[in-house]
Amino acid sequence: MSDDPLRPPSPTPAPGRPAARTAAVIPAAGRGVRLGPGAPKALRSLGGTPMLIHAVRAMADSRAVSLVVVVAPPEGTAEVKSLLDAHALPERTDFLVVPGGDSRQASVRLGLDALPPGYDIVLVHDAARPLVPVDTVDAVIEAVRDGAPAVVPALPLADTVKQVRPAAAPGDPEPVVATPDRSLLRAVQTPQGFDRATLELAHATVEDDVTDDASMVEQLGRTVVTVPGHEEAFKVTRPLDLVLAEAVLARRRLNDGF
Ligand SMILES: Nc1ccn([C@@H]2O[C@H](COP(=O)(O)OP(=O)(O)OP(=O)(O)O)[C@@H](O)[C@H]2O)c(=O)n1
Ligand SMILES: C[C@](O)(CO)[C@H](O)COP(=O)(O)O
Repeated sequence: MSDDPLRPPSPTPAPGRPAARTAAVIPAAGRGVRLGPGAPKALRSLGGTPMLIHAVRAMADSRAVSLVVVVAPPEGTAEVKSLLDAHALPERTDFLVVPGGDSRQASVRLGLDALPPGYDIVLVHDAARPLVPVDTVDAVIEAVRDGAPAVVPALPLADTVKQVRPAAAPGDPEPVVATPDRSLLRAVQTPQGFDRATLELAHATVEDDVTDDASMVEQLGRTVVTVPGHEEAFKVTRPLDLVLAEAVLARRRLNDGF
């Protein structure tokens, strides 16, 4: 899978342009409260392998990614290091493990702080999106290489979305105040890709709590662009997502003949 000799190097730099080196930061320090009791979400099994290892492979499968920084649960850094040692991963990729923080944003910042010089493109990818296809990863990198300071994989919405006013009291109905035009809304995924200087500036400047890195870049007034997302890049958040992830993995294994 990861070192398929038939797969062309990906993505290829434009002629005459040296390839910028790309690193991936994987925030994996969340507890997974919405998934229910158990080990930290990134360490839970998906098809017999920790979810984090799937996410690490998804990044390392892109030949453009030469460093993966895993931001681990603070009490789990030793366990994460042993997991990385125990699983077959591409030899061309280097790995670093650092302890995470109290929020996703804090964990990403700690991962960025650990990045050595020499990597000009940074992907930020949730450990909780273990099944993102490599083509999506490569499309994000390609768009950053083409000059976008920030890139997000995005999908149109399948549901109609309502904006509500908070309920007056717990248990009361939430009044609907608007129905935004769905054709202009997108659900965004990871990996999100950045020109490193832009992402570092965003993390050094923006103090608001946000749910993704691209919104910090938006707050700087810089352009964020989309590339097509993929339905298999969904986030494992609730128990039903894990059922779907197991099914997607089983289908892949069947298609790959093992
Ligand atoms: N303090 C935190 C919180 C989240 N994350 C990571 O951010 C990604 C997206 O977060 P989410 O899916 O919300 O994970 P959890 O925070 O673990 O989920 P929950 O809110 O249900 O506890 C995950 O890979 C998670 O490990 C992190 O590195 N550090
Ligand atoms: C970054 C993200 O996965 C993009 O959709 C999402 O915002 C993470 O949100 P969470 O609440 O931390 O799961």
